[in-house]
Amino acid sequence: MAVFTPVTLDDIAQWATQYDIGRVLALKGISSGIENSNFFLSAERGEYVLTIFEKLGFDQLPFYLKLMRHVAERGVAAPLPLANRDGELLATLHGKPACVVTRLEGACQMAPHPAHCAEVGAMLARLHLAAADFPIRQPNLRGLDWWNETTPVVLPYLPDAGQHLLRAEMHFQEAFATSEAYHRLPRGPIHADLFRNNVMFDGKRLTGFFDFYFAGVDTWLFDVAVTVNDWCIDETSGALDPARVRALVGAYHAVRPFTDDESASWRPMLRAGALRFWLSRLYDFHLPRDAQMLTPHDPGHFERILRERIAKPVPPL
Ligand SMILES: Nc1ncnc2c1ncn2[C@@H]1O[C@H](COP(=O)(O)OP(=O)(O)OP(=O)(O)O)[C@@H](O)[C@H]1O
Ligand SMILES: N[C@@H](CCO)C(=O)O
Repeated sequence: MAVFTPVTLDDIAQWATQYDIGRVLALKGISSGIENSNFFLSAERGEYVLTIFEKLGFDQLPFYLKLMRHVAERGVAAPLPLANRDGELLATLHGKPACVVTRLEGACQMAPHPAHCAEVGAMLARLHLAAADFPIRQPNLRGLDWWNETTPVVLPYLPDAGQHLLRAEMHFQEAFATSEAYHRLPRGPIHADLFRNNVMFDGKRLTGFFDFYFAGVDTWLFDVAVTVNDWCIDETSGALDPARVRALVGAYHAVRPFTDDESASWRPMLRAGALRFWLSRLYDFHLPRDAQMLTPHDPGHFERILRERIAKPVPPL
C-alpha cells in the first residue's frame, strides 16, 4: 500500500482548479511505489498522475520537476509536470508538496528482452544529452558521501561476511573515486534509479521514464551501470545476461559513444551501482520509516549482484 496521504475527489476538486485540466472526473490511489503517495487523476482534458511527496521537501523538489520538464521538452519520453496558474510546478496539498504530471501510456516491462533493453539504452543516452545543459546542479544525494554516512549505520546489522564485504567495497570505491580515470568521466544530471519499474512500454515502444526523484548530477556511466544491474540480469543469481547487456550498451553507444575512460571504469562502476542499492535496501530494511506500511526490498539481491560483479568478468562496453 503506497498511499501514505489519503485524498478524496472532494479534496481535490477545488485544489485542481489551479491547473488547466478541466474538471476532475476520477481519482484512484496507486498501490505500487515506496516513496510517495501517487494517484491516477482523470480530468476533462486528459489523464494525469498526482504525486504527494512524503519525504522530499520544497527545497529539493524544483530540481526534479524542472529537470523532467527540461528533458521532456527536448524530446525525451518522460512525464511533463504541469505548471499551475502561477507558473509553479509545485503546489501544496494536505500540507505537503504535490505535483501533477502527464500520465504515460502502457505498463512496466518486468521481463525485458534485448529489444526492450535497446530502447532503454538509446533513451538513456538521449536523456543524458538533453539534460547536459540543465542549469540547476544538485548532486546525487545517494552518492559516495551518503554511502560513507550509511555504512556505519547498517554495519551492526550484518553478519561477519557481510561486514567484511561492505568494508572492503567501500575501500575499493573510495580508491576508484579518487582515480584519474574517474575524474575524467563525463557527468551531468542522471536519473540514478532507472529500474524496470520506472519505465513504461506500450508493447515494444518505450513511452517514458518516470520517478526522477533520485536524480542528481553524477557520472553518466553510473546511470548506465544502475540500469544494466536491473535490466540485464538473471533475477535469481544476479549474473549479467550478455545479450541484454550488449543490446542496452550498444544502443546507448550509438547515440552517445562511450569514452576510453568509461570503458576502463565499467566494472568498478557496476560494483558501485550494486553497492548503492545494497546500502539503501539495508537501511530501509533495518531502519524502516513505518514498519507496518511496507514490505521492504530485499537487500540480499544487491549483495549477490555485488559479489557477482567482483567475482566475474563483465561484457565490455
Ligand atoms: N507519469 C506516470 N504515468 C503513468 N503511471 C505512473 C506515472 N508516474 C507514476 N506512475 C505509476 O505509479 C506507480 C508508482 O510511481 P513511482 O514509482 O513514481 O512511485 P514511488 O513511490 O516514487 O516508487 P519507487 O520509488 O518505489 O519506485 C508506478 O509504478 C506507475 O504505475
Ligand atoms: N529502485 C530502488 C527503490 C527506490 O526507488 C530499489 O529497488 O531498491
